[in-house]
Amino acid sequence: MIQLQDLHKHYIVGKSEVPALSGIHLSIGKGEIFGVIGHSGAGKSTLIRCMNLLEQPTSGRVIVDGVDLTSLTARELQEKRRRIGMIFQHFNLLSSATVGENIAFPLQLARRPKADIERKVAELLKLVGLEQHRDKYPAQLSGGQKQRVGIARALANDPAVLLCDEATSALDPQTTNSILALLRDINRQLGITIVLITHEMHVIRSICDRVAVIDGGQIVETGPVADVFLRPQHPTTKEFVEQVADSMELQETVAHEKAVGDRTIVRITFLGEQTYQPVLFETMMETGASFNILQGTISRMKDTPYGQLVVELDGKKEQIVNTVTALRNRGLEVEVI
Ligand SMILES: Nc1ncnc2c1ncn2[C@@H]1O[C@H](COP(=O)(O)OP(=O)(O)OP(=O)(O)O)[C@@H](O)[C@H]1O
Repeated sequence: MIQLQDLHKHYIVGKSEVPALSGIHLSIGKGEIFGVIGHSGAGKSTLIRCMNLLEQPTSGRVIVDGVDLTSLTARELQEKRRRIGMIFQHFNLLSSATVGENIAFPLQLARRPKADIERKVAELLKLVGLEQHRDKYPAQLSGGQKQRVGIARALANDPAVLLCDEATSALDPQTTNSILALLRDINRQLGITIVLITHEMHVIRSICDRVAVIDGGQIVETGPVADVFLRPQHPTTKEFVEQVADSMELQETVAHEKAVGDRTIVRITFLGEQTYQPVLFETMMETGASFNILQGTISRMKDTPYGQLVVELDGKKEQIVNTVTALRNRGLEVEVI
């Protein structure tokens, strides 16, 4: 659905060039939820704004649905952009227009008949759960409700792609989750390809199928979310994964246990059905080692359940080595920490 080929972008500031993107290659499939994660200044906003040419790349190609956007005339680009919706961190709503008018705006620009606009606005209000708020102004809404208006407006012209520029960064955790759930429903119901940028691994883990990690204007790692989560390669990816992995309490416990003596502490990650099976207990029965749970969590990676247990293994050296091998042979990720 979206291909970025050797994309470069630098900004001109005075007489100097500020590099923002350096040789980006990305391919995003139809119907995917694709996340791009990076620290501040890594180039995320520039990247997503290049996907609808809000930002003109310095060189490279941006192909959306088979069309190279960089080759279009201004008029053709305007037409094509109707098929690419976008939502923003600070919502960008018209403050002097009601919720209904904000959603109707792109339909009016597309010169749709009045009856069509009425019908579509009602449909979109229902989709985002704001039927009761049609005549309110943005100032009368909460952050989450404003973002719902932003989403409805972005969907007005039935786009094939929805770009989300830090769409939940201004929201509290609970509201973030409700907006992410809405995006996931929209992706399922309407089959829209969603690209989102964020600096929060939690967002990636909740709804994305694949993720790219951007650092210094380059993609340093990309892959299915579960792979990147379980086997992060690049130091920046590892940092992001740690954001959602270990609590301070765990780090303190591990440090304390290690200080007390020569302890083997492992982090075991379960994915999918294994999450609910007594794999650990069965393995210990085989090897004769025993374990002491230091921390455990069960969560979800989009639709896949996953669990992490941090345990201290106890037994003879050979039993411990056998246990780690046996767990790995059962397909579990085991990291000795
Ligand atoms: N309009 C601009 N003029 C000059 N430099 C810019 C401009 N916009 C971005 N930059 C620079 O380009 C680089 C990438 O910026 P970008 O905003 O894309 O990063 P980001 O990952 O989205 O960061 P943040 O999360 O802080 O928004 C940074 O060095 C930034 O200072």
